[in-house]
This record gives sequence, structure tokens and C-alpha cells, in this order.
Amino acid sequence: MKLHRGLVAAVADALQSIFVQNRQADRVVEQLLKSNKKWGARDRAFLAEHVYDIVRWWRLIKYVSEKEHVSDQPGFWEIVGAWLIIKPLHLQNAEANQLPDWSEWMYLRQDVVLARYQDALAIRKIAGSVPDWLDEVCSRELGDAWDDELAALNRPALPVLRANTLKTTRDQLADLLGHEQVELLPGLPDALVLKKRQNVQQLESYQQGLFEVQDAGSQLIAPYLDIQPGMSVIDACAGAGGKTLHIGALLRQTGSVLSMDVEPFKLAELTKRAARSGMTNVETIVIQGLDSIKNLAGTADRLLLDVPCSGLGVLRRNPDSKWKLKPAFLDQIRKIQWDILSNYAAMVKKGGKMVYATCSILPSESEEQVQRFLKSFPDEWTLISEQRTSPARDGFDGFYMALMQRK
Ligand SMILES: C[S@@+](CC[C@H](N)C(=O)[O-])C[C@H]1O[C@@H](n2cnc3c(N)ncnc32)[C@H](O)[C@@H]1O
Repeated sequence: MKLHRGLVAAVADALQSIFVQNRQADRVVEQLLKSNKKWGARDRAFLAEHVYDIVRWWRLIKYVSEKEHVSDQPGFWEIVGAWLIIKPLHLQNAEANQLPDWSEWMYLRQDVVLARYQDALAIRKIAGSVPDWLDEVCSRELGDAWDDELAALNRPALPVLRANTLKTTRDQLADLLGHEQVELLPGLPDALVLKKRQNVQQLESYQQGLFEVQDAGSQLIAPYLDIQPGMSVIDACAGAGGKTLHIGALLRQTGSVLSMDVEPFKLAELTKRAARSGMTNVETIVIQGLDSIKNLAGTADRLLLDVPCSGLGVLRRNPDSKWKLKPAFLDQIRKIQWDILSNYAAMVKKGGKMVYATCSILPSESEEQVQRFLKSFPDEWTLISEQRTSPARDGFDGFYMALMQRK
């Protein structure tokens, strides 16, 4: 594809917004696409793909362009140029681009970039493009499995849809979207994978609430609660409601769902999404300290704790979090997870069940928290089962879930 100066400049500007102004990659791309309505489909795809690829391979590209130690303004044009040079070697089936003779690339030496690329391949944290501290933490916690997980987390994920069974079935949805566009996923009764990336949220079927975009790993969590009709379910870290909506579909308008969070704006979004999905048995509560939890002691048949976490299981979708996460945040978030698990469990009735879930590949946020909980409350709680999805093994995002029962 012939390179257009305007598009390359837009990629460089987007990187500046992400790395200098610290903005979220998906927001930056969305805004750029919205404000450049004249770009055709190929241009739009070029911009989105190149921004995400460069964010994903940021450390590797800085290394090959000899900017490894420039943290502030590394020269975004040269970064884009270096990526265009190594991309055909680094990604399968990537189109090669002839770099035009533009002044911004005057000092970019193709031979140096290619030689440094070969050197980089021998150093995991550079070839796999992760910060030193993250490579150390993951390698310590996962051992040899980290190599494969890292490789899988660096592959972009295709969008997975969940048919909203309050309004349709998976087969009807596949008919509507076109069978050539989608694939089924064995073991996930409501899931469809889109064969090609596209903005499905613009489709009328989405506006009508016939489906949600939800990764396959995430679609395993609500069913893990073992929900029966008529139950009262609390989703205590409900956010904008991805799992609340799935719980609603499993309850089939029987029973009730109480969705809680500390962020009112997320619950407001949840309420809108629930209305679109046709779910009528949901209420929301903004958590204001532990009193909100104590008031609900012993009221839930089922409790979902989809706790805040590092998000290291979903790096395929949010590659910029590799650069935004900090070690101190990990310590802080583990403490919050423990506070939630040890305090919120009291909302479950005797004999009721709870799922503790994370989208992290780290045992310290997942298995180890659950083990600590079971050791701290041996007379009250028992583990029924636990499960992990692995980006390397399953091709899903990396989720963890543990099902526990109150004695
Ligand atoms: C992993 S996200 C939840 C995603 C959501 N369940 C979904 O499926 O879309 C974790 C949520 O926990 C919320 N949170 C953070 N601290 C909390 C706390 N102390 N109690 C309850 N929720 C909390 C965050 O605001 C965030 O929405």
C-alpha cells in the first residue's frame, strides 16, 4: 500500500497523545476516526491497526530505532518508520511498505534498524515488548509458562459476541450477521467470533440489544455461578454491567439482580445497557463504605466478585496498559481485592455460592487470594472448583474464577 503522509502523521499524532498526554489508546483512535469522516475503509483500518501495533510493540520499536532510553519525546515519526521497516519480518502476512523519501525519515537507517531487530529477538523483554518489572513479576509467578502467555498476549484478539438470549438465540444471530462472517465457539452456547474485525456497535442489531461484545473467557464467568431461576444475585463489582447482563440472561427475567460498584458513572451505563438488553429485574447501588455491604448481610443466593485487577489477562485488547501499569498499583490492587473478598462474602446466605473472578494471569491476584480466604474462614467457606482460561492454551483472554460455597 502506498503510504500517505497525512495518515502517517495521524498515527504519529495518536502516539503522541497516548504516550505524552497519557490518553487511552482506544479513545484516541475512536476520536481520530470520528473527526476524519472522509477517510475510506482502508485508511481507517491503516490508522487503527498501526496505532495498536505500535503501542503493542512499543519497547521493541524503540529499541530497533535506538530510542530505548528516550522516554519523553522519542520522535514519533521515526518510531512509525522503524515499525514499517520491521513489520513484514515481525508479523505474519504483513504487507511491506516502501518508505518514501520524506524529510522526517532522513536519519532513519534501514540497515541499523534491521540489525538491531535481529539482536532484539534474543532478549525476551524486548522481543516480547514488556517493561523489565513486568517481565520479572510474570516470570516469577508463571515460570516457563510466561514465554507462551506473553506471545499469546501480543496477538490481537478477534471480537467475540454473546447473543442476548432474552431477545434472540445464537443461531438466529448468526443468520442475521451472515454465517460467512462468524464462527461458533465449542463449549460456549451463546458465543460467536467475528472472522474480521469490524465496528459492530454501529449495527442495528446491536442497538436493538440482540448481542453484547464479550470475550469468550468472560462468558464463562456468569454460568460459573450456577444460577437457578428465581434466585437473588448480587454482582458486587458490576462496572458497566458486562456480567450483570449475562446473569440477567441466565435468570430469564425471574429472581433479581443487584448490581453494585463504587463508580456511579459505570452503574449509569449499566442501567442504559440493561434497558437495551430487555432486562427488567436489575437494581443498582453505589457502594458508600462498608455499611452498604453490611446492610445486605446474608441476602444473596449468589454473589459475583469480579474484582478490580491488573488486567494482565486482557493485554491483547488493551496493549497500552503494559506501559501504564506500575508495580505499586499491583500491590495496591491486591489489597483492594483482599478487602473486597474478605468483607463482601458476608452478603451470601448460608448454603449460597460466590464466584471470585479476575482478568489477570497472576496467581497472586487469583488463586493465592482464594487460598488465603479459605484459610482465614475455614468454618464458613469451602471451595467447589476453580478454573483458568489461558490466552496461550485456549486463545481466550486470561480469566480466573473460583466457585465457593458458604457452609
Ligand atoms: C473488573 S471490573 C468489573 C467489570 C464488570 N463486572 C463487567 O463485567 O463489565 C471491576 C470493577 O470493580 C469496581 N470497584 C473498584 N473498587 C471497588 C470496591 N471497593 N467495591 C466494589 N467495586 C469496586 C471498579 O469500579 C470496576 O468497575
